[in-house]
Amino acid sequence: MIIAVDGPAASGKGTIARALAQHFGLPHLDTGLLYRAVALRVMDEELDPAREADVVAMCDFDDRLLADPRLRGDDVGKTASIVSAHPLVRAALLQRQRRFAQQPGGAVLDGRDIGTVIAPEAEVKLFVKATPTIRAQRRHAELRKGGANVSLDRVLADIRARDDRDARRSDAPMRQAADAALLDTSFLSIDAAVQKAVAMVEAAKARGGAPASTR
Ligand SMILES: Nc1ncnc2c1ncn2[C@@H]1O[C@H](COP(=O)(O)OP(=O)(O)O)[C@@H](O)[C@H]1O
Ligand SMILES: Nc1ccn([C@@H]2O[C@H](COP(=O)(O)OP(=O)(O)O)[C@@H](O)[C@H]2O)c(=O)n1
Repeated sequence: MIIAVDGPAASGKGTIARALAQHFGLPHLDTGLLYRAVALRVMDEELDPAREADVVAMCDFDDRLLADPRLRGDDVGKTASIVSAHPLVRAALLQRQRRFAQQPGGAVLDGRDIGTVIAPEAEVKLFVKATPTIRAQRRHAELRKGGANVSLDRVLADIRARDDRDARRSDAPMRQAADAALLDTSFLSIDAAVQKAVAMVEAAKARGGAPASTR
């Protein structure tokens, strides 16, 4: 079973995807880390993230980079959303994600285009959302916990800018797949959101297809 979990920054999709992977005994890939890894390399090499050809040359990297704690940084997320708009960058990372999705036994992947581009065949598709203000509060708390000194206003502005870039790019824009169920976590605790997601997957499995939208 392939479970596709998409949604904007700090909506809770990673938390839900990890919990689903554990619950259903499936491997999990946070595809945002791939774009973050490319972004980190671009930053380390002091390249211009707007120059597609230079960024493409950074797309072949070792899996060990995915464990680098610097990938979680705010600036890396911002640069990731710039490099991810380049079609050649998306193409360079496509097969890696497809291979992961299509491994025997299934997998859980979270990102922006899993249900639409990476695994349109997924049996279960969730689109996780929350209001920009609530997402900014979550990301702000996370960044502060990690020692970053950044204001809530700045995090909210960054989240809005990233939403905009991710939704407007021409190649694989962030959007809810037609057959994806919507899960709004704005007013749900982590436990409640995870419980709801598990129930949605169970319902989809019972029906043998993608779940109907619930709120
Ligand atoms: N339903 C929720 N309620 C409160 N905090 C949440 C909820 N879901 C996730 N979080 C917290 O918000 C932050 C971002 O969650 P994460 O799952 O990493 O989001 P995403 O993968 O969509 O960027 C994390 O610190 C996480 O613990
Ligand atoms: N499948 C994906 C995953 C991430 N991305 C890009 O990578 C950036 C970082 O993704 P992420 O999932 O790590 O970001 P957060 O949602 O955790 O903040 C996003 O803003 C997107 O621009 C993408 O284009 N496609």
